[in-house]
Amino acid sequence: MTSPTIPLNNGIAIPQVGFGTFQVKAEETQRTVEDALEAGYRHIDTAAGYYNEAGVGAAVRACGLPRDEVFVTTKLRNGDQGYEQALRAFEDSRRALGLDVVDLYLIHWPVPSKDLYVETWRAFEKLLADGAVRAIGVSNFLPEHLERLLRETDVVPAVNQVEVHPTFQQRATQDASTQHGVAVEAYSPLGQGKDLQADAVTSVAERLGVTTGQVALRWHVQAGRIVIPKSVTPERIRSNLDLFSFDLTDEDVAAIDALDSEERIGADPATAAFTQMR
Ligand SMILES: NC(=O)C1=CN([C@@H]2O[C@H](COP(=O)(O)OP(=O)(O)OC[C@H]3O[C@@H](n4cnc5c(N)ncnc54)[C@H](OP(=O)(O)O)[C@@H]3O)[C@@H](O)[C@H]2O)C=CC1
Ligand SMILES: O=C[C@H](O)[C@@H](O)[C@@H](O)[C@H](O)C(=O)O
Repeated sequence: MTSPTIPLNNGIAIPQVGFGTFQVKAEETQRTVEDALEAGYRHIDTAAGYYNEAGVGAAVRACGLPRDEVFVTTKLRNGDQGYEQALRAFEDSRRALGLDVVDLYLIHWPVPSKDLYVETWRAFEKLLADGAVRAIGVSNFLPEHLERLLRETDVVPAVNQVEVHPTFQQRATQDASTQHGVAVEAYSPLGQGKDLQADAVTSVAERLGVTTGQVALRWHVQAGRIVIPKSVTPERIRSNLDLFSFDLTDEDVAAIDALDSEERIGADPATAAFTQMR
């Protein structure tokens, strides 16, 4: 089982279902990512701030797959924003991963109070021009952050990786992204497991004979979003990728859409302090 790819705005193909590694312990990362690659994932999401890039890179290098068959994303830590600092931090990530080229590099949070994300983006544009990364994007960008970047810089982000799950759908942020050709990548796509008990999810899972996780992830996939579920449980790792042999009906989708309570799990990007994700 592998995931279909979707084209980003610069033509690079990204597997729609990727594997998340936030809170995967450094010493467990290589094995967990090897399990994910073995199960068929071809897209791994990490970040400098997860302190597990070394394990991700080791798994990608050891798995025996050609390098161009695995899509690797990492992210710039908040404390490394600024032009020169971002370029240095990128080299640290590249070294930790042990990979020559990173497929997608993201600004992890806008941190508007520091006002460095435009300058940081200029460094990202250089990395792209130099061929060190195949695509650049942002994460946790609200419409105002995205719109400022679009006004003041040259390269349109390929991706905006934001919190989206049944109880927190961020429709304004999704719309602002897609309207400008920026792909929406849903993080915490299962609501960290908390959204899976809702009747709208359990009833569909029962009817289709699939897991509640598969229902939530299929809801994202049918809406065209990229998803990066995380699990350290082998059976969940496998089933979270097995999303392409069943469909939700329009009624199923409408019932899950109706679960939006606009309550975040993570920090609010408008106010997240600079100390977040040091
Ligand atoms: N850019 C950003 O700021 C952020 C990015 N991310 C990225 O998104 C990824 C995913 O988000 P994350 O916050 O980890 O949350 P997820 O929504 O992916 O949920 C992960 C949790 O759900 C459990 N789980 C996984 N699959 C199932 C299933 N099928 N049924 C029931 N429970 C399940 C996991 O448990 P177990 O592991 O024990 O199986 C884990 O506790 C991250 O790993 C990271 O890569 C996340 C947060 C912020
Ligand atoms: O990617 C992961 C997220 O950004 C997460 O690391 C942060 O929201 C963190 O919990 C924080 O408090 O800063």
